[in-house]
Amino acid sequence: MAMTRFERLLGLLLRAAVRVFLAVFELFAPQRGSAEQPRLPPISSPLLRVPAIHLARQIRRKEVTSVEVVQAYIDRIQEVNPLINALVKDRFAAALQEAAQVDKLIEEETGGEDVLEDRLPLLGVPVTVKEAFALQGMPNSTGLLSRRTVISGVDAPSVALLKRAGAIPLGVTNCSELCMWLESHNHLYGITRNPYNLGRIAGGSSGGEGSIIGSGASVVGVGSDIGGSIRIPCFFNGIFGHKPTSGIVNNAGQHPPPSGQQPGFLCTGPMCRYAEDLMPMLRIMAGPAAEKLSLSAEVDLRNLRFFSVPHDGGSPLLSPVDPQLIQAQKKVVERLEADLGIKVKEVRIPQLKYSFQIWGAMMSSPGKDGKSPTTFAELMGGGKRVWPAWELFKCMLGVSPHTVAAIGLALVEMFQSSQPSQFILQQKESLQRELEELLGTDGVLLYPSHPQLAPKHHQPIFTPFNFSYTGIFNILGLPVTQCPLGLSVEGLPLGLQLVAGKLQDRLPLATALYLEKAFGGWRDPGDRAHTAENTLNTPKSSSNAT
Ligand SMILES: CCCCCCCC/C=C\CCCCCCCC(N)=O
Repeated sequence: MAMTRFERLLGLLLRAAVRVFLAVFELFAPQRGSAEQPRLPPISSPLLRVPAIHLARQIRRKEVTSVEVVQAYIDRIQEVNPLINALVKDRFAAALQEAAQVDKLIEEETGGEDVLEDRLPLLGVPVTVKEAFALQGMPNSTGLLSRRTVISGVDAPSVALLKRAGAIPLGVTNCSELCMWLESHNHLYGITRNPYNLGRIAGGSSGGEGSIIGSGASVVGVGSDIGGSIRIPCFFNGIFGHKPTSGIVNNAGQHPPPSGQQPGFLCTGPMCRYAEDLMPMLRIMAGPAAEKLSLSAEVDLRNLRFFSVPHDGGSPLLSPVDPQLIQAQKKVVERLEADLGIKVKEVRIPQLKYSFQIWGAMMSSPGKDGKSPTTFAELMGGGKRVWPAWELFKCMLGVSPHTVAAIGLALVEMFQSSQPSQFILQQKESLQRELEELLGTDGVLLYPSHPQLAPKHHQPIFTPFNFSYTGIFNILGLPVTQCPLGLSVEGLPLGLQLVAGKLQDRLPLATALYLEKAFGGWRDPGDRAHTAENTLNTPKSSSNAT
């Protein structure tokens, strides 16, 4: 399915227009580059370098107390949060009290370590939660000024399961307005910054989680993803994230609630600094549904079939994939082939070029009951539709309660048809068939997490469609793990998506564990040695150079 001349011309024109906009943006951007940005201090406490499941074991064995672990995380949050603005409401006093109760319980437990591990696998371990989820006693505004007084009375089911496993929430983290943008910015809490470069975005919509975990101030967290909101911030902040197979983790208790066909696309999942924590987090968050995933079945990577797709085939709406990301993906292919003695097959999937159109069409389609999804303008108005043009006018005067991105989305929505074109539906069906056949029960696909490295603040306004690299897998319902792959020349995280067939979540999770060993996984953003190391062997980005 080669591109027509018209599509090629359209692509050239669009890219030229984006370049002009970006050049103007560069001139006026408040952040002039990494040299002027303050940097995060390096991590000093060794407790902050331990995966959650090992922390839990050390706490159970009384090698460390839960109070010590929780205090170490509180100290780190207090050190970095003024720089990154990721945690928007804390519950430190309650967390320390809960940690003291955990230490007492362990002191008094007579059944032995195994009993505690079975019943309370995360006992005493701190977690953070995206503010869009209900966490009892914490705000649940999803960045909407009009919801600033909403306080959760109960926990969302996924949060309740983590608490029941013994985890101790430290507070809630920032997100984009109504969870529908690539940057975590709203007029209630402000803008969240990237720990690797404060002038760059932390991603969205779970950007507060990405940034707090990436900066070493949380070890595991809860995110949600309907277009990439777990994977994009995990990629930009150099951590691991898993979007489970659709329907596995309960999505209830988050705002906004999905409508139309969206419940089938929204996924709740774990965001983690260490690959080892992904599977236990998923097992806990999925509850009884985890059984469908056979997570305990052993995975031998040598028996898997790997495929590599280097880009989406050239949609004119999206940025080309950054050369450093292409090179990182090639290195993964080389390592897999050398270490496992397998052949990774490079494939081209032409339908991926229509990822944005497919995502947009499916997100606005009516549900099985024939009802159309709630419009974004209605969600912005808390049930009463806002008028986007009026909000835009207010925004120009600096008096709108909404962000430019949210207003832009509401404007675009006005021109979107609720009847998707037959051509796009056919592309979706054939893509679904092709990928399911390709991946079966033993295939893993390598695909870029995003075409660009973490952009400067507000830049996604010029490149809004780039999220389609992640969004397409929400529509297809496939499990995807975002895996960090070290840092770029500029010191920004590199990464990759690992995609598998439905219910085969254990395959990308096992591959992420291997890649963490091979490529070093998460890096401390305060440790400058990493950047120097990377400068020696990686070409500079074309699209993101500062
Ligand atoms: C200010 C310009 C706005 C232009 C809007 C162009 C349309 C782009 C459409 C959708 C962007 C949605 C981004 C979704 C990011 C992740 C969402 C999620 N919760 O998973």
